[in-house]
Amino acid sequence: MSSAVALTPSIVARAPKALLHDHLDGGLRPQTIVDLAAESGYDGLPTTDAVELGQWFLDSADSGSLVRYLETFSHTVAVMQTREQLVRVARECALDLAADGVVYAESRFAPEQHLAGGLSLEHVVEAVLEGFAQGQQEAAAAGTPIRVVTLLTAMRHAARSREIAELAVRYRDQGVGGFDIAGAEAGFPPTRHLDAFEYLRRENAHFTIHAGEAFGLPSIWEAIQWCGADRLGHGVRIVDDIETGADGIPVLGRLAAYVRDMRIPLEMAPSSNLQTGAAESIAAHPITLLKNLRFRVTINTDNRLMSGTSMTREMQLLVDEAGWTIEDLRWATINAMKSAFLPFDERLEIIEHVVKPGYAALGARA
Ligand SMILES: O=c1[nH]cnc2c1ncn2[C@@H]1O[C@H](CO)[C@@H](O)[C@H]1O
Ligand SMILES: [Zn+2]
Repeated sequence: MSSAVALTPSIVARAPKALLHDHLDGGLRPQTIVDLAAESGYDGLPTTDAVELGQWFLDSADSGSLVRYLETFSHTVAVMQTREQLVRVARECALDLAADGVVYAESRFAPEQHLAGGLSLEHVVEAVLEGFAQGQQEAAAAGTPIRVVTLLTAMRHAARSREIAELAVRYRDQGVGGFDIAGAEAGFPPTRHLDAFEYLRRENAHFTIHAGEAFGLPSIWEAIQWCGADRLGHGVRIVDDIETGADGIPVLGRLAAYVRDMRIPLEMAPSSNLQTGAAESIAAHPITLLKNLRFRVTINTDNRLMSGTSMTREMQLLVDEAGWTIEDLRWATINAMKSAFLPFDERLEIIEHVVKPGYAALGARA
């Protein structure tokens, strides 16, 4: 269906956005990294010029390998080790997302990576929550209100997932919405962390799992059928279970059918997938096929710094290179809100009072 609305960058910029998959340590402003490195005496940066540093992250993350992509995080994590640093980074994250038109965001990070300065896991979480509270207050005062929820990530190569899951449950009424595992996927299947996932299910808590990014269907299958993930981080390789029949009609295998039937949300991040080699181009990115097949697709940034991106940019790329309409953007935004780790009534409130009126004002058909 073609849309009546011509999607210029200014319209996409104004559209309300919901973001489920954004890493706090993958979204720092280059200037902030430079400042924090100077203040703390971290001398490992490849350059102290903010513009060059932004470009360095982009180039280094563009390797075609998830493992090399992840190496760039050593610099951001290095300058997120004190309470002040964490507050600043979280505050700026909320402000940057709000300025990008994001009205609801889930921001994730791994508390276990922020202990080198002597903070406890609890102190780390509290500093990030404080930064998000400040950022949300300032964004509201500036007329761009945003709701930010924090997800706690455990690193899949490490062995602290049960502890981090307990931390997520402990802070669930103070702004933590759920749990995630991230890091190198090959060799670290989600079932390594079954104990954490079983604990979370017993606690009626929410979690998502990075799966089907650098590794294929077995990882997605384990994440859903063994671990019980509510959502999939990326999940892009689910297309390996979809074949195009002789008549050109896509045929879903049992796992793909299950994911679609159960409305399992896919947290897809097109630019990130190009960098890690999980997809070849925006035009050919599986997100458009999956949208057309009505999977519960959502659009995400993953790491704004490493991909030099924003929600506006990801959406505009899909419009320009894969033919997405404003109705498609509205649909993906409502999908994200329906899939948010937020109580049902609060999700509805944002859908009915923010997302739908926002898209209607831009001329989108309901
Ligand atoms: O796309 C991704 N796939 C897997 N792991 C990731 C991705 N992006 C970031 N991280 C990992 O998650 C940690 C906590 O935020 C980051 O430090 C990074 O190692
Ligand atoms: Zn991610």
